[in-house]
Parts: sequence; C-alpha cells; structure tokens
Amino acid sequence: MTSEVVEDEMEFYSKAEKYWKDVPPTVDGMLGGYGHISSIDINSSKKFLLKFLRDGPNRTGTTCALDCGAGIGRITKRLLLPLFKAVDMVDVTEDFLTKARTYLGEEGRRVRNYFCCGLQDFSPEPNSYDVIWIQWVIGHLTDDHLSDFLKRCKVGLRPNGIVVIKDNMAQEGVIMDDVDSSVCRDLDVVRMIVRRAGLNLLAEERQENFPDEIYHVYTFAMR
Ligand SMILES: C[S@@+](CC[C@H](N)C(=O)[O-])C[C@H]1O[C@@H](n2cnc3c(N)ncnc32)[C@H](O)[C@@H]1O
Repeated sequence: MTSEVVEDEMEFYSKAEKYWKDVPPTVDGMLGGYGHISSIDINSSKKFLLKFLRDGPNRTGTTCALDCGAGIGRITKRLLLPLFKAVDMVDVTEDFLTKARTYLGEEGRRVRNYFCCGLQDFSPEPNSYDVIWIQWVIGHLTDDHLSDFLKRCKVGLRPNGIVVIKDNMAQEGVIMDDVDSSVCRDLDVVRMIVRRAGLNLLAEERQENFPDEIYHVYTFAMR
C-alpha cells in the first residue's frame, strides 16, 4: 500500500514534478536511459491492442484514444496515431507536451487536445474514448488516487472501450523510488486497485524480451 511508503503526499507529487522538469524531452528521457527498448515495447503493445480492435462483434472502436502520462508522445506517435482517428494526450510536464507538437510531425495534427494536468486531478470527458492507455505512470499516483482515476476512466470509455495499464511490477510489496518519487507495486496490489475501481480484467500479459536487470513489465486490459 502506498500509505505505508508515502509519508508526505504533497511532497510525493511535487518531487515527481520537479524530477520530470529536469528530464530531457527525448525518447531516452521518457524511458530513463532505455530508449533502445522503445521498439520492442511498441511492437508488443500493438500486438496486444490489435486483438481488441480486430476480434469479434464486440470489438473496440478506433475513433479516439487517450494517452495518459504521455510525455513527448512516444506512444501516441507510434502506437495510437497509426490506429486511431484522433488522440488526446495528458501529462503533468508542460515542456513534454510542447515538445510533442514538433516530435509528432504531420500526423500530430490529429492530436485533438494536449491536457497539462496531473492524472490525480484529471477527469476524462464521459463516453469519449475507445482506448485509454496508461503506461509507465501509475507509480506516480497514490493507491487512492489511482483507483479514483481508474473509476473516472471507466466513465470516459465509449461502448466496448478498454483501459490499458502497462507498467513495472515489483516481485513483492510496494517499493519506493526516492529519485523520481514513484512507487512500484506487485501484481496483486495492482489487481486489487483495478478491482476496487470497479473494472474487470480482460487480459494480462508479461512483456517479453526486455533487459534482465529491469522490473518485470505487465500489460492489463480492463473495462
Ligand atoms: C516514464 S515517463 C513515460 C512517458 C510515456 N508514458 C512513455 O511510455 O513514453 C513518465 C511520464 O509521466 C509523467 N507524469 C509524472 N507524474 C505524473 C502525474 N501525476 N500525472 C500525469 N503525468 C505524470 C511525466 O511527466 C512523464 O512524462
């Protein structure tokens, strides 16, 4: 539980904001020096997502996606814009969203909104998104804020829409990172928060072919 490792909530958020302000607006910056794994990440995400966009009568639509903790738009550029008619981005770091306007190139014209906001304060417009993608950012929210944010995401989904979380998972418990002011939770804790938010898990997959020294990364689809 984050209540056991986060002593001062205000400081937890302000320290993270300060950390990201000093990070260069590059793919390598987004991935903490692991820019070289970006293609493996995106290719696996595409395979995972296409199962929902292609399969069966209840398939997920392709009108609009929301990229949460989007940074400069690494995922928007290579995963979401190629699959959705429009994309919205939300991130707490203004400079990243400014960089996104050039980084995304011509196709970036289909980014409808750049929301500069912490996810703990953000409410997706109801009934608006086919896919809400939340990658490598849940550790910046406390348990209560994450579960409340997921509840609001559920309201933001269009019919047959899905929320996707892709993130680091600890082997056991909740581990604090004092450098970027984030936590890493184990699988059971994340599953519990998802359940508490009233979402049902549809799929869960471990990312393959990532370097051995980093946390295990899992992708969850839910609605
Ligand atoms: C590890 S980067 C990941 C960026 C992107 N999701 C990707 O995979 O390329 C974390 C991002 O989360 C953003 N962030 C940190 N705390 C946040 C918060 N409370 N709300 C929204 N975004 C936050 C940072 O500004 C940064 O862009």
